[in-house]
Amino acid sequence: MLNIGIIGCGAITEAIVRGLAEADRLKIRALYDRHPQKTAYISGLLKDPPEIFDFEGMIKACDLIIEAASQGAVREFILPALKAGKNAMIMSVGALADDELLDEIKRISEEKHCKVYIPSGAIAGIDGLRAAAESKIEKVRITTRKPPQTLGVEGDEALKERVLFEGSAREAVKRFPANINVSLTLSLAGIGPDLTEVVVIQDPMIDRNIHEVEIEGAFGRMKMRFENLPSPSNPKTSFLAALSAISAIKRITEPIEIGT
Ligand SMILES: NC(=O)C1=CN([C@@H]2O[C@H](COP(=O)(O)OP(=O)(O)OC[C@H]3O[C@@H](n4cnc5c(N)ncnc54)[C@H](O)[C@@H]3O)[C@@H](O)[C@H]2O)C=CC1
Ligand SMILES: O=C([O-])CC(=O)C(=O)O
Repeated sequence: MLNIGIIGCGAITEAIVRGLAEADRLKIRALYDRHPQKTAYISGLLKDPPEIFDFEGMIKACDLIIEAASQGAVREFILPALKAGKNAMIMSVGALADDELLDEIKRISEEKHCKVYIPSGAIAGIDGLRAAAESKIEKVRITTRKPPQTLGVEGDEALKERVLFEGSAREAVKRFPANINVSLTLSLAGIGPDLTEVVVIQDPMIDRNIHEVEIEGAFGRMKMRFENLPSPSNPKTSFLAALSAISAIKRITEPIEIGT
């Protein structure tokens, strides 16, 4: 039985809780959010609600700590979880643009024999990118289009299509901490946050989060396009990101592992 604790009770956690309702071999034992009403809401969705709502209790009772909160929560909770010898899953991957934090996570995981899982999130094709990275990669680029409001643009400024950002993944996740975590996932699987190119476009004509990923290297060329429906309670977050977390959790507990 995998005992799970989740930090952050927002859109992704709501989907996780609903998606794992019938899953065997695992149990959501603890939830924590800085807003107790959010914790209460998610807890209320569970048939067998957890009894633990604080991080200390979570660390004691759980084998896997899932961060689905914010970049800050990665340092605040994932480091202590790993120090306590627990496995972890990170959704706010942008936090790992901080080399010092990433090195610390790697060092502690190795020391404590823990594993850190990073789901593919709102995109796919990470398997192909990882394979391609076994040889030379010349280019990884993600072009993301989202409705202006999800990128914090309101009023007249929101009426037209506009490139808001063009630069490295390292800079992109600082500028948009809750919108382009996927660029850091690509960076970790590929050529790093300084060489991974990001373009962010506000597009008033769309109601989906669109990601286009282009990869070129010794293997040839890959092009992928995702037209993701938003999560019902957080339009910034694609529903696919939550589904990816559910699938990654099930993969840990299921006896047969499919795909690389
Ligand atoms: N890896 C990926 O592909 C994707 C990652 N994300 C990221 O995953 C994270 C969760 O996403 P959503 O569920 O949509 O967010 P959300 O905004 O719906 O929910 C986040 C919850 O975490 C809580 N929270 C934030 N910081 C906290 C802290 N330090 N301590 C305790 N509680 C805290 C908030 O109160 C909120 O209830 C976000 O950082 C988001 O940017 C989102 C989409 C795709
Ligand atoms: O959900 C998405 O489409 C992408 C996203 O917000 C992120 O990577 O942070």
